[in-house]
Amino acid sequence: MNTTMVKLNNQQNQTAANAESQRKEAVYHTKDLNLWYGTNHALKNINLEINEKEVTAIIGPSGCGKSTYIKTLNRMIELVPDVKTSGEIKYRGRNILQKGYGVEELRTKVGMVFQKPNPFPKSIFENVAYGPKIHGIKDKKILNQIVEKSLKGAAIWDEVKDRLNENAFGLSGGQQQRLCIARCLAIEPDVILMDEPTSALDPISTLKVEELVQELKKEYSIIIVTHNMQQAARISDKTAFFLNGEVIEYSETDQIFSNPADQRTEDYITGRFG
Ligand SMILES: Nc1ncnc2c1ncn2[C@@H]1O[C@H](COP(=O)(O)OP(=O)(O)OP(=O)(O)O)[C@@H](O)[C@H]1O
Repeated sequence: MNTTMVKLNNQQNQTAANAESQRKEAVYHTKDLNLWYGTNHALKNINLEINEKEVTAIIGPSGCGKSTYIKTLNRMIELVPDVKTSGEIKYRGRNILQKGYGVEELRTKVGMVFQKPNPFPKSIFENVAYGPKIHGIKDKKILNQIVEKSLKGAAIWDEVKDRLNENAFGLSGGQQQRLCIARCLAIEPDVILMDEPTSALDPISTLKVEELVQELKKEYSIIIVTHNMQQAARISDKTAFFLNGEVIEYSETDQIFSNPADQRTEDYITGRFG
């Protein structure tokens, strides 16, 4: 296939996935997004529509812009000095990159789970109650309810219900990650961003987090960066393949893994590079 045909195919493919998305409610609509770290052009003309109540996987080789992209979705990217962006990211219809958009409000709607579990050096209870307390909830009974509901939602309640006052660092890595997911649920987010959430976990903890993601998508929109292609194939509805800061292909996950439109996607998912 020559370059023009590949480009056309990519456009058709992105358009097809975006058209499919239009039938559902979009949670994010990224339009012509470009991002530079100084002079490094890290994201190039990203156009992606992401649906609510689905799992969207972002895959691609190291350094292709996956983490950068999901960090734009809650504007965490602003913490890096000398970052410039152009284009639009609409969250629920409003451009979050526009001056005056309230980032605090955005972060109450968009939670994030990182590669390494990062509980606070506090009790299990306080880890989960922290966000609601910051948002002004002081009533102990309500806090108890939120903590129980969030820990149940993150499928860790049974393992910790008798040790809520113990330090979170006493939990295993997999439990700490589910605690971090519970901490995220406690603020009742709309979207959960996950940046390689299982890469530091053993296979059994990984499976638990994957099962949890499947459960959570009934209520939340989940965007997950993963290096693990089997994981993307197992748990996501749509997959975006990034390469050198571009979206090469964005489609239904089944389509991407069974019949990719672009040779580069095929090469990546069959392990020829990356
Ligand atoms: N804080 C930063 N400052 C400057 N450049 C950065 C920064 N973070 C990332 N980059 C650059 O932006 C590009 C994309 O990086 P990014 O971390 O988004 O890729 P990635 O696909 O998530 O990689 P990995 O899979 O290795 O985590 C790379 O060229 C990287 O060197």
